[in-house]
Amino acid sequence: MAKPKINKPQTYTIVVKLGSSSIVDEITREPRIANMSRIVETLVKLRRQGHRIVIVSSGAIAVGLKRVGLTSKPKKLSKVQALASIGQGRLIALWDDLFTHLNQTIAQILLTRNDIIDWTQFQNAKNTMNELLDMNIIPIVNENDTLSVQEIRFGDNDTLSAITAGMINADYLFLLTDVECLYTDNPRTNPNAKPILVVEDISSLNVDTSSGSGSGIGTGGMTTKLIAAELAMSAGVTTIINKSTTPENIMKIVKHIQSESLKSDLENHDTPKNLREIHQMTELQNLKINDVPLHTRFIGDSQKVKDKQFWLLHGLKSYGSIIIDIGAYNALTRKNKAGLLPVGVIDIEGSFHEAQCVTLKLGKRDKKTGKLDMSEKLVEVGKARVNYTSSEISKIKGLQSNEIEKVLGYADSEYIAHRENLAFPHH
Ligand SMILES: N[C@@H](CCC(=O)OP(=O)(O)O)C(=O)O
Repeated sequence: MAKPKINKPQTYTIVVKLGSSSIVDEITREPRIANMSRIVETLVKLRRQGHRIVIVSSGAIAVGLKRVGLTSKPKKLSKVQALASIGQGRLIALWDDLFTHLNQTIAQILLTRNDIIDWTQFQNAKNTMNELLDMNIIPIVNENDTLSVQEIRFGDNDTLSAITAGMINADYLFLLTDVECLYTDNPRTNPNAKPILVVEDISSLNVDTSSGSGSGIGTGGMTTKLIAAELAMSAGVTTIINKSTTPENIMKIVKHIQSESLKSDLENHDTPKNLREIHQMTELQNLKINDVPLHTRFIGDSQKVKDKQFWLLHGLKSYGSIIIDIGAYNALTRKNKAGLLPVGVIDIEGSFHEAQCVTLKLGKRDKKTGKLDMSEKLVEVGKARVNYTSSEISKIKGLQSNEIEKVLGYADSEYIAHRENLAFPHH
């Protein structure tokens, strides 16, 4: 007799971000060992169920502060970097101790933007993380604060966690913090503040970002969480805000999201505002009936950007801007997209080298002069990696490609940026 087919439960790639205040007590600066232990227990359980788990852990600077007996973060960058190098070792030792009790191997990955500046390097980082996950190891990521000066900083671990989640095509990113979810207003001061449970378009949000506004020891707050959520959503990663003191919620929330009952009309971007409000209420009832903890869920885009485009948009730092006209914008964003030609460039901002990344802005030409119409607002539309320097582009802007050689004395490419090196978040 044929064996009955048993459906294996679905497994996911889950990135869990923990801020400094989840790891270090804000007053005593001692490690929050009980809290970390509960996180460890939960994540090991999830790992054993077959999920692939990555932690993005802050806390190096906070742990370093305690170690040398300082009470507040110094202003001098080199001092902060020194503290991070003291603290990071102890932080990872702490995680390793706790995970070792449950026989779980971890790995440390310290990143700066410099490490992913090159497409091959970005792919290398992704491959390494995937290799570790295939070996059932939990990678623990942090910014390499000791080496990261302003130019190569991610800046906050909310952003780093979103970039990590996008890089490894994670299913879920949990931003664990000091509030259970987003509210329409500060619930501590406004009793009418309502929880925001499902978000499909961050630009339509009207929230008080002071709830969960960052601790005295970290760098992020609710604003950086929203930026990170938007970034992760563009890569198709569903992002969840929840409390770090209840890590057990992760499993309940993942199960809930997967439940059929949640197939909502909200995922349709045209849903009118009043329907969205009704949906928030229905969702609230849903959570109560199913005994699911409150949380805010940002739905990952079903039309996620491709890996290379994600890297261009979020992995690279922008060194200036190129202002393009509407004709160029349409050509660059159509289905069979073109490369950026000098003729579509109205102007540039800043100074940058060849192969650096710049922001693309949409501007308007003055009808008479053909120059930039300064009365029109510029709109950021995408990013590009350029084939020419800013001074070269300022000489060839508005020209036909066959005129490049006459003006510059050489023509390395007919394009300012090749189509492969262009990315638009909404196309
Ligand atoms: N990388 C730094 C933390 C940076 C950061 O974003 O902190 P937090 O706002 O607590 O997540 C550290 O390990 O101290």
